Amino acid sequence: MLLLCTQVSEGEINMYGLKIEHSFDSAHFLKGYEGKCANIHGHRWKVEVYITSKELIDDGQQRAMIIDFKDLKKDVKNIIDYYDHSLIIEVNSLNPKTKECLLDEGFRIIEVEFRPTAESFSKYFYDIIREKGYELEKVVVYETPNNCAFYYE
Ligand SMILES: Nc1nc2c(c(=O)[nH]1)N=C([C@H](O)[C@H](O)COP(=O)(O)OP(=O)(O)OP(=O)(O)O)CN2
Repeated sequence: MLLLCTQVSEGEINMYGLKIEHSFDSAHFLKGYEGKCANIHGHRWKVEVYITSKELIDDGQQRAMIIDFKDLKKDVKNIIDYYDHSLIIEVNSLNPKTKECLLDEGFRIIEVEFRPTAESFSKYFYDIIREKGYELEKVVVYETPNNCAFYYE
């Protein structure tokens, strides 16, 4: 596949970017938090993914694109949908008996190695999406319509 280079002069970097977003619904709580977020509560988490490229594809179906939106959306959806309609808990943050009871009831629990804040999720998704080969500007995670955290390098 040929790439069209858009870097025009030394020191000057011209970048293209794409942004897509996808949402998932899940419950969580913050262990050790003093306030309402210590309680199990739900969010519609919105994840915004910003990718960048110095170049565009220069032939075929994706000519003049970084990547087809549909392909990027598919990859991001595959990563994020795993968390949809689950209870996300930090490892060891629930009494084992409570966890067992919830599992016995058939509830879907996903354990994560981090405190499930918007900040942690933004880095978590950033790392996974980058592992897929994307050049990322940042990943933004909205916990509520008004509050978001982001991660970039
Ligand atoms: N920096 C962060 N602060 C908080 C996070 C977080 O992920 N990063 N998370 C929470 C809670 O999970 C909470 O659900 C969201 O916070 P908050 O804005 O207080 O919730 P509301 O939208 O319900 O706030 P109201 O303005 O009271 O409606 C806490 N902080």
